[in-house]
Amino acid sequence: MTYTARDGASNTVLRGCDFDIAPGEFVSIVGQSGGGKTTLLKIISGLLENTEGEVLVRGRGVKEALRDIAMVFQSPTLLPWRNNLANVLLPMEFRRRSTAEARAHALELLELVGLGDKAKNYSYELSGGMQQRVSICRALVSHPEILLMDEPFGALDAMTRDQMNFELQRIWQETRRSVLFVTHSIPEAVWLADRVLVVGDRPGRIIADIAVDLPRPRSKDSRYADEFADLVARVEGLLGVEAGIS
Ligand SMILES: Nc1ncnc2c1ncn2[C@@H]1O[C@H](COP(=O)(O)OP(=O)(O)OP(=O)(O)O)[C@@H](O)[C@H]1O
Repeated sequence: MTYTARDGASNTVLRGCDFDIAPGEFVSIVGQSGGGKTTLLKIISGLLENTEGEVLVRGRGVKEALRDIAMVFQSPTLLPWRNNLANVLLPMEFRRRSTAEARAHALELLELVGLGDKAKNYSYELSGGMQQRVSICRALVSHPEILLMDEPFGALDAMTRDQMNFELQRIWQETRRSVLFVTHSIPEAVWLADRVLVVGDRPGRIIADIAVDLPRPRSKDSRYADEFADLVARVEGLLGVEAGIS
Protein backbone atom coordinates (compact mmCIF):
# COMPACT_ATOMS: atom_id res chain seq x y z
CA MET A 1 0.00 0.00 0.00
CA THR A 2 1.42 3.34 -1.03
CA TYR A 3 -0.22 6.60 0.05
CA THR A 4 0.30 9.53 -2.31
CA ALA A 5 0.12 13.02 -0.80
CA ARG A 6 -1.37 16.03 -2.61
CA ASP A 7 2.10 17.26 -3.51
CA GLY A 8 2.76 13.90 -5.19
CA ALA A 9 5.07 12.55 -2.46
CA SER A 10 4.54 8.85 -1.98
CA ASN A 11 4.80 6.79 1.20
CA THR A 12 4.82 3.02 1.03
CA VAL A 13 3.40 1.83 4.34
CA LEU A 14 2.79 -1.87 3.67
CA ARG A 15 4.82 -4.28 1.59
CA GLY A 16 4.97 -8.05 1.88
CA CYS A 17 1.84 -8.71 3.91
CA ASP A 18 1.15 -12.25 2.86
CA PHE A 19 -1.05 -14.35 5.13
CA ASP A 20 -4.19 -16.50 5.26
CA ILE A 21 -6.85 -16.74 7.91
CA ALA A 22 -8.92 -19.88 8.34
CA PRO A 23 -12.69 -19.77 8.99
CA GLY A 24 -13.31 -19.30 12.71
CA GLU A 25 -9.71 -18.45 13.48
CA PHE A 26 -8.77 -15.67 15.93
CA VAL A 27 -5.71 -13.77 14.74
CA SER A 28 -4.10 -10.88 16.62
CA ILE A 29 -1.93 -8.26 14.95
CA VAL A 30 0.71 -6.36 16.88
CA GLY A 31 3.33 -3.90 15.73
CA GLN A 32 4.95 -0.57 16.35
CA SER A 33 2.81 2.53 16.20
CA GLY A 34 2.59 3.77 12.61
CA GLY A 35 3.51 0.34 11.24
CA GLY A 36 0.41 0.14 9.06
CA LYS A 37 -1.97 -2.04 11.09
CA THR A 38 -4.99 0.25 10.71
CA THR A 39 -4.18 0.64 7.02
CA LEU A 40 -4.21 -3.15 6.70
CA LEU A 41 -7.64 -3.45 8.38
CA LYS A 42 -9.03 -0.62 6.25
CA ILE A 43 -7.92 -2.45 3.11
CA ILE A 44 -9.47 -5.74 4.27
CA SER A 45 -12.71 -3.95 5.20
CA GLY A 46 -12.93 -2.29 1.79
CA LEU A 47 -12.64 1.24 3.28
CA LEU A 48 -9.37 1.77 1.45
CA GLU A 49 -8.18 0.47 -1.90
CA ASN A 50 -4.74 -1.13 -1.92
CA THR A 51 -2.33 0.02 -4.60
CA GLU A 52 -0.93 -3.46 -5.24
CA GLY A 53 -1.67 -7.06 -4.35
CA GLU A 54 -5.02 -8.57 -3.51
CA VAL A 55 -7.26 -9.54 -0.62
CA LEU A 56 -9.52 -12.53 -1.16
CA VAL A 57 -12.44 -13.67 0.95
CA ARG A 58 -13.23 -17.27 0.02
CA GLY A 59 -11.68 -16.57 -3.37
CA ARG A 60 -13.69 -13.38 -4.02
CA GLY A 61 -12.36 -9.84 -4.05
CA VAL A 62 -13.12 -7.70 -1.00
CA LYS A 63 -15.65 -5.56 -2.87
CA GLU A 64 -17.83 -8.59 -3.54
CA ALA A 65 -17.47 -9.77 0.05
CA LEU A 66 -18.33 -6.57 1.90
CA ARG A 67 -21.45 -8.10 3.37
CA ASP A 68 -19.35 -10.74 5.07
CA ILE A 69 -17.08 -8.26 6.84
CA ALA A 70 -17.72 -6.04 9.86
CA MET A 71 -15.45 -3.68 11.75
CA VAL A 72 -15.24 -2.54 15.38
CA PHE A 73 -13.29 0.67 15.98
CA GLN A 74 -11.47 1.97 19.04
CA SER A 75 -14.35 4.28 19.90
CA PRO A 76 -17.88 2.80 19.97
CA THR A 77 -19.36 5.45 17.56
CA LEU A 78 -22.97 4.85 18.65
CA LEU A 79 -25.65 7.28 17.48
CA PRO A 80 -26.81 9.21 20.58
CA TRP A 81 -30.38 9.67 19.36
CA ARG A 82 -30.99 5.94 18.92
CA ASN A 83 -31.43 3.49 21.75
CA ASN A 84 -29.05 0.54 22.04
CA LEU A 85 -31.28 -1.89 20.17
CA ALA A 86 -31.73 0.62 17.33
CA ASN A 87 -27.95 1.14 17.20
CA VAL A 88 -27.36 -2.61 16.94
CA LEU A 89 -29.96 -2.85 14.14
CA LEU A 90 -28.44 -0.04 12.07
CA PRO A 91 -26.49 -2.29 9.64
CA MET A 92 -29.68 -4.26 9.00
CA GLU A 93 -31.56 -1.02 8.21
CA PHE A 94 -28.86 -0.09 5.69
CA ARG A 95 -29.48 -3.48 4.08
CA ARG A 96 -33.25 -3.01 4.31
CA ARG A 97 -33.44 -6.18 6.38
CA SER A 98 -34.57 -4.78 9.71
CA THR A 99 -37.08 -7.58 10.13
CA ALA A 100 -38.64 -9.11 13.25
CA GLU A 101 -36.04 -11.87 12.91
CA ALA A 102 -33.20 -9.32 12.83
CA ARG A 103 -34.66 -7.62 15.90
CA ALA A 104 -34.82 -10.94 17.75
CA HIS A 105 -31.21 -11.63 16.80
CA ALA A 106 -30.13 -8.14 17.97
CA LEU A 107 -31.82 -8.78 21.32
CA GLU A 108 -30.09 -12.17 21.57
CA LEU A 109 -26.73 -10.51 20.98
CA LEU A 110 -27.40 -7.87 23.65
CA GLU A 111 -28.30 -10.74 25.96
CA LEU A 112 -25.07 -12.52 25.02
CA VAL A 113 -22.96 -9.53 26.10
CA GLY A 114 -24.94 -9.07 29.32
CA LEU A 115 -26.94 -6.04 28.18
CA GLY A 116 -30.33 -7.67 27.62
CA ASP A 117 -31.93 -5.24 30.06
CA LYS A 118 -30.38 -2.18 28.38
CA ALA A 119 -31.96 -2.54 24.93
CA LYS A 120 -34.15 0.54 25.39
CA ASN A 121 -31.45 2.65 27.02
CA TYR A 122 -29.28 5.22 25.25
CA SER A 123 -25.50 5.16 24.95
CA TYR A 124 -25.02 8.09 27.37
CA GLU A 125 -26.58 5.87 30.04
CA LEU A 126 -23.87 3.23 29.59
CA SER A 127 -20.22 2.93 30.70
CA GLY A 128 -17.46 2.92 28.07
CA GLY A 129 -17.13 -0.87 28.28
CA MET A 130 -20.90 -1.32 27.86
CA GLN A 131 -20.91 0.99 24.82
CA GLN A 132 -18.14 -1.03 23.25
CA ARG A 133 -20.17 -4.21 23.86
CA VAL A 134 -23.11 -2.61 22.01
CA SER A 135 -20.80 -1.78 19.10
CA ILE A 136 -19.61 -5.41 19.03
CA CYS A 137 -23.28 -6.51 18.82
CA ARG A 138 -23.78 -4.03 15.94
CA ALA A 139 -20.83 -5.62 14.14
CA LEU A 140 -22.20 -9.15 14.68
CA VAL A 141 -25.85 -8.49 13.82
CA SER A 142 -25.42 -9.07 10.10
CA HIS A 143 -23.76 -12.48 10.68
CA PRO A 144 -20.42 -11.41 9.19
CA GLU A 145 -17.90 -14.16 8.48
CA ILE A 146 -15.05 -11.84 9.37
CA LEU A 147 -14.82 -9.45 12.28
CA LEU A 148 -12.11 -6.79 12.10
CA MET A 149 -11.28 -5.12 15.42
CA ASP A 150 -8.98 -2.09 15.57
CA GLU A 151 -7.81 -1.53 19.15
CA PRO A 152 -11.38 -2.02 20.38
CA PHE A 153 -10.44 -1.92 24.06
CA GLY A 154 -7.69 0.71 23.84
CA ALA A 155 -9.76 3.42 25.51
CA LEU A 156 -10.86 1.30 28.48
CA ASP A 157 -9.34 1.11 31.95
CA ALA A 158 -7.27 -1.99 32.73
CA MET A 159 -9.96 -3.82 34.73
CA THR A 160 -12.73 -3.25 32.20
CA ARG A 161 -10.32 -4.24 29.44
CA ASP A 162 -9.63 -7.57 31.18
CA GLN A 163 -13.33 -8.17 31.53
CA MET A 164 -13.87 -7.35 27.84
CA ASN A 165 -11.20 -9.87 26.87
CA PHE A 166 -13.12 -12.61 28.69
CA GLU A 167 -16.34 -11.37 27.11
CA LEU A 168 -14.81 -11.40 23.62
CA GLN A 169 -13.42 -14.91 24.09
CA ARG A 170 -16.89 -16.10 25.10
CA ILE A 171 -18.61 -14.35 22.17
CA TRP A 172 -16.05 -15.71 19.74
CA GLN A 173 -16.46 -19.25 21.11
CA GLU A 174 -20.23 -19.00 20.69
CA THR A 175 -20.29 -17.33 17.28
CA ARG A 176 -17.07 -18.65 15.69
CA ARG A 177 -16.29 -15.79 13.37
CA SER A 178 -12.85 -15.25 11.89
CA VAL A 179 -11.44 -12.37 13.91
CA LEU A 180 -8.55 -10.04 13.06
CA PHE A 181 -7.74 -8.12 16.22
CA VAL A 182 -5.28 -5.20 16.29
CA THR A 183 -3.87 -4.26 19.69
CA HIS A 184 -0.90 -2.52 21.26
CA SER A 185 -0.99 -4.90 24.21
CA ILE A 186 1.17 -7.96 23.55
CA PRO A 187 -0.31 -9.96 26.51
CA GLU A 188 -3.82 -9.21 25.21
CA ALA A 189 -2.81 -10.28 21.69
CA VAL A 190 -1.40 -13.59 22.93
CA TRP A 191 -4.18 -14.34 25.42
CA LEU A 192 -6.95 -13.96 22.82
CA ALA A 193 -5.42 -15.44 19.70
CA ASP A 194 -4.83 -18.68 17.86
CA ARG A 195 -2.05 -16.85 16.00
CA VAL A 196 -0.20 -13.58 16.47
CA LEU A 197 1.00 -11.73 13.37
CA VAL A 198 3.87 -9.39 14.14
CA VAL A 199 4.09 -6.38 11.83
CA GLY A 200 7.51 -4.79 11.37
CA ASP A 201 7.59 -1.19 10.22
CA ARG A 202 8.96 0.99 7.43
CA PRO A 203 7.39 -0.39 5.39
CA GLY A 204 4.93 -2.54 7.35
CA ARG A 205 5.31 -6.25 6.67
CA ILE A 206 4.63 -9.49 8.51
CA ILE A 207 7.86 -10.41 10.27
CA ALA A 208 6.49 -13.34 12.27
CA ASP A 209 3.42 -15.55 12.40
CA ILE A 210 3.32 -17.20 15.81
CA ALA A 211 0.94 -20.02 16.77
CA VAL A 212 -0.55 -19.81 20.28
CA ASP A 213 -1.36 -23.32 21.45
CA LEU A 214 -2.57 -22.48 24.96
CA PRO A 215 -5.66 -24.56 25.85
CA ARG A 216 -9.13 -22.98 25.57
CA PRO A 217 -11.16 -21.57 27.13
CA ARG A 218 -8.39 -19.43 28.55
CA SER A 219 -8.62 -18.27 32.12
CA LYS A 220 -6.90 -15.69 34.25
CA ASP A 221 -4.42 -18.40 35.20
CA SER A 222 -3.42 -18.84 31.55
CA ARG A 223 -1.59 -15.53 31.96
CA TYR A 224 0.66 -17.03 34.59
CA ALA A 225 1.61 -20.10 32.55
CA ASP A 226 5.25 -20.39 31.48
CA GLU A 227 4.20 -20.93 27.86
CA PHE A 228 2.26 -17.65 27.95
CA ALA A 229 5.23 -15.72 29.33
CA ASP A 230 7.51 -17.30 26.70
CA LEU A 231 5.21 -16.24 23.87
CA VAL A 232 4.89 -12.68 25.20
CA ALA A 233 8.68 -12.46 25.55
CA ARG A 234 9.13 -13.75 22.00
CA VAL A 235 6.81 -11.11 20.52
CA GLU A 236 8.43 -8.39 22.67
CA GLY A 237 11.81 -9.51 21.37
CA LEU A 238 10.64 -9.28 17.76
CA LEU A 239 9.31 -5.76 18.33
CA GLY A 240 12.38 -4.65 20.26
CA VAL A 241 10.35 -3.96 23.40
CA GLU A 242 12.92 -3.59 26.18
CA ALA A 243 10.63 -3.42 29.16
CA GLY A 244 7.13 -2.33 29.82
CA ILE A 245 3.92 -3.01 31.59
CA SER A 246 0.90 -2.93 29.30
N1 LIG B 1 -4.79 8.67 4.75
C1 LIG B 1 -3.45 8.64 4.85
N2 LIG B 1 -2.69 9.36 3.99
C2 LIG B 1 -1.35 9.33 4.06
N3 LIG B 1 -0.67 8.60 4.95
C3 LIG B 1 -1.37 7.87 5.83
C4 LIG B 1 -2.80 7.87 5.83
N4 LIG B 1 -3.22 7.05 6.83
C5 LIG B 1 -2.11 6.59 7.42
N5 LIG B 1 -0.99 7.07 6.83
C6 LIG B 1 0.40 6.75 7.19
O1 LIG B 1 0.56 5.35 7.10
C7 LIG B 1 1.42 4.89 8.14
C8 LIG B 1 0.72 3.76 8.87
O2 LIG B 1 -0.42 4.30 9.57
P1 LIG B 1 -1.47 3.34 10.30
O3 LIG B 1 -2.47 4.19 10.97
O4 LIG B 1 -1.94 2.30 9.36
O5 LIG B 1 -0.49 2.66 11.39
P2 LIG B 1 -0.85 1.83 12.71
O6 LIG B 1 0.12 0.68 12.76
O7 LIG B 1 -2.28 1.48 12.74
O8 LIG B 1 -0.52 2.90 13.84
P3 LIG B 1 -1.04 2.99 15.36
O9 LIG B 1 -0.54 1.72 16.01
O10 LIG B 1 -0.35 4.20 15.88
O11 LIG B 1 -2.53 3.08 15.34
C9 LIG B 1 1.77 6.10 9.00
O12 LIG B 1 3.04 6.54 8.62
C10 LIG B 1 0.71 7.11 8.64
O13 LIG B 1 1.23 8.41 8.72
